[in-house]
Amino acid sequence: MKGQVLCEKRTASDGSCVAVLTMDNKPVNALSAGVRVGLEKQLQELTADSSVKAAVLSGGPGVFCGGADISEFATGVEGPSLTDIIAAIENSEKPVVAAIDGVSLGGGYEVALGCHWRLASSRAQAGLPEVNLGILPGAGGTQRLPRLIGAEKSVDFICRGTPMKAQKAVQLGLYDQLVDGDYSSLLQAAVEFAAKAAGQDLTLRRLGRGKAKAAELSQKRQEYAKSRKGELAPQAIISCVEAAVAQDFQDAMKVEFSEFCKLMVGPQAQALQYMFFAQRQCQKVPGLDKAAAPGTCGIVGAGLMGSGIAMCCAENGIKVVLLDIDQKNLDRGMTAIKKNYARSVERKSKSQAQVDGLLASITPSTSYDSLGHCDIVVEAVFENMDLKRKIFAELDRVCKPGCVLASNTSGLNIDSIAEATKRPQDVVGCHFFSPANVMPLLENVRGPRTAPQVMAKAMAFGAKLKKVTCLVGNCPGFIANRVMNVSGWTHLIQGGLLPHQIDAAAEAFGMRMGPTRMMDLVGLDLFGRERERKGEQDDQNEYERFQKLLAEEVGPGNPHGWEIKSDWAKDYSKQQFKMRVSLRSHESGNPNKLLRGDGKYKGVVPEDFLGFLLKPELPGMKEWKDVETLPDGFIKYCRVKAPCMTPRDHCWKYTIDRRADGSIFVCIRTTTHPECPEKPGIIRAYYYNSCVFKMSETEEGVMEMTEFIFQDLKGGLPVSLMNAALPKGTLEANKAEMKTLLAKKSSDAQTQAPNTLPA
Ligand SMILES: C[C@H](O)CC(=O)SCCNC(=O)CCNC(=O)[C@H](O)C(C)(C)COP(=O)(O)OP(=O)(O)OC[C@H]1O[C@@H](n2cnc3c(N)ncnc32)[C@H](O)[C@@H]1OP(=O)(O)O
Repeated sequence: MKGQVLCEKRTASDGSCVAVLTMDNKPVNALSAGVRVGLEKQLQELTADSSVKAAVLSGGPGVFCGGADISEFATGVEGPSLTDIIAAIENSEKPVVAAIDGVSLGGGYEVALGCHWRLASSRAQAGLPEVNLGILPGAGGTQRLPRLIGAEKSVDFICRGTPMKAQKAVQLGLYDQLVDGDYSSLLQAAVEFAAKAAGQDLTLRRLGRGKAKAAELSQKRQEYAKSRKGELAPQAIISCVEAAVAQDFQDAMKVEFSEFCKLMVGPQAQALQYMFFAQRQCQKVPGLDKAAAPGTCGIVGAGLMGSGIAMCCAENGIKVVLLDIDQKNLDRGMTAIKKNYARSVERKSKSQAQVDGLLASITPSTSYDSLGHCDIVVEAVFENMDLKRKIFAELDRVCKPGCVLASNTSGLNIDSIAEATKRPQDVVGCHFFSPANVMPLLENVRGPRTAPQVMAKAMAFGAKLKKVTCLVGNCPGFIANRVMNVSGWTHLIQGGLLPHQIDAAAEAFGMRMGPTRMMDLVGLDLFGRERERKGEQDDQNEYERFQKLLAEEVGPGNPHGWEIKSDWAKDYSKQQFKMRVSLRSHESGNPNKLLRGDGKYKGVVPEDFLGFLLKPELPGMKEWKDVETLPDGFIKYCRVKAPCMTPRDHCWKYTIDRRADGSIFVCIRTTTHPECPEKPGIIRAYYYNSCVFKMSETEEGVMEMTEFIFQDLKGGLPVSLMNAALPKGTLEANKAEMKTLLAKKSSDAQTQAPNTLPA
């Protein structure tokens, strides 16, 4: 059984005995069964031991408690329930004071809410982040908090799920008192506090009673339906807080329990909890030793990406040299950074003194020689191989030995870039996502010649920047953009739909940014252009040809494609575009019946996304393999090549299950590109299970998508959520299948769908 609770008796200055109970379950004192059993036992002893007058509950120095043990959710929770333990703390006749150093999150903060007082050090943080796991605070958090700080503030705190630092938390009433100094000062203060509280009437300190003050929450429902689009948990949280206002504690707790259970068994919670562990897993790379994070970072190019990376470094304690050989570009980049920070001061998210410190850590420069002392240099110019190679030759000249030479490319070949230097072992890719100071994902690309210690430093760089850092192989588009590409949106456009219609449907599902807008932002012409330059473009490949067409339509040959493309993004419903693209589709003999089969589109509806994926008669979908059906005719499992990537790249798997309620769960997985993902964690998190969605059958027998979960519900990443239930060994099985597929590559190519685009 994981975890325990230690007990030490201390004597306060008035001579009374106080029990100090310390949760002990490294690294974050999660409330695993051992901790719950320990708490239950210590509370019984507290009641029984008449020599003890009061108790302090702590988690030791640095962390109070990271909440319920999330790994238990999948395996089943055994032992005493957290709700009962919190009730026992609250109902204790002897005062229990929480001494909080470090994070108190989820169930951890709910335990603190059960205590009669909450004392915190300046390092403490309070949070109810369950919403990020697709659930809600299910141990009384949705009930005690509204009774403490009011319903409206509680809804915001719980639905945002963002932890709050100690000082603000005291202002909001989440903690009672801030204690200066380190953990031992906090503990000492808590012991004294508890001793003084002994014998007091604790009735008013118990939050589990009565109702919360009345509040009108319908506005909040709308607000969170918009800001956390598609997510079930925020609405369930609001229902619980409404119950806190309308019902007595015990009845309202029943509502919380019922809402918690509904969420817990749902696909969103399963997917988000899977993602929690997958994100952490993908940062651990077998075979790489731990490396020190760089202290100084050079950045070449002061454009949108360069200035974003500079801010990100500065905010995480890395000194920056921001280089642009064009003084005007450099000034523009620095101005953008200053404006961004000025806004932060306006919004009060940073103080002027903090901003001054951040700006002081960014040194603008126009000379390559100023990069000589940097531990890592990230080149962040636009995607042009010749330019990148020139820059890397220059970096080779000026950078100190051992400096990591990184390219922020979203798809170019790292090995070709490395060739421009005499130290290809020092070259990696660091693919940031725009805006680089906001987006959580970083793809670190290992070239064939990158040395392990260099890769380790790049991973440490990502960790220092607090990014979800994935190690990926060197192949076109790496992982995130490849996932984006196979989402099939080009097929919809070829079918006669307009980009904004596709985005509207995707965004209605909860994607922060629809696939066409996203791809536009990344650069429609990016991958095709480089492959074309190298003579590698596959004219037989429908996807590549269509990318080329789009690039021609929206930003031909424009090196700063961003502006033109963003114009297009704003105005892409224009008739001209529609005509050109549809005309070309018709001319090419595209049957224009991709989705409905009648050639008419009344607007895109969610199931269109599924439609094109699941209809075997569609172009590019001719190669369904290993179809296994359920007795009722639904597909249980099949394997099919991706419709829009080269045959050697992908094969897709669908697992479709019918649930007891009649809904169908579909999990799409792609197998790996032979060169691409490097480890299962990454594949599972970002690539393997592209999306999870739920379909129901309408009365007319039409399949309708009722839920669709993208990872970018939150971050706007061009990747999707994954299914929680990925059986062990799936990866190996798929690799074996991929091998077979590759062996049959040439014969497969002959049976590909005919080209549908004009040359
Ligand atoms: C009934 C209740 O209402 C339900 C709940 O309480 S649900 C849980 C709510 N709590 C949370 O969501 C907090 C989740 N944890 C975190 O945010 C962060 O881990 C943290 C801020 C506590 C610490 O962050 P950081 O120091 O960067 O360490 P991090 O790498 O994230 O975690 C360290 C290890 O603890 C594990 N861990 C963290 N929180 C955990 C939790 N609640 N349960 C199980 N394991 C947890 C991580 O998986 C990781 O394990 P690994 O080393 O094997 O990969």
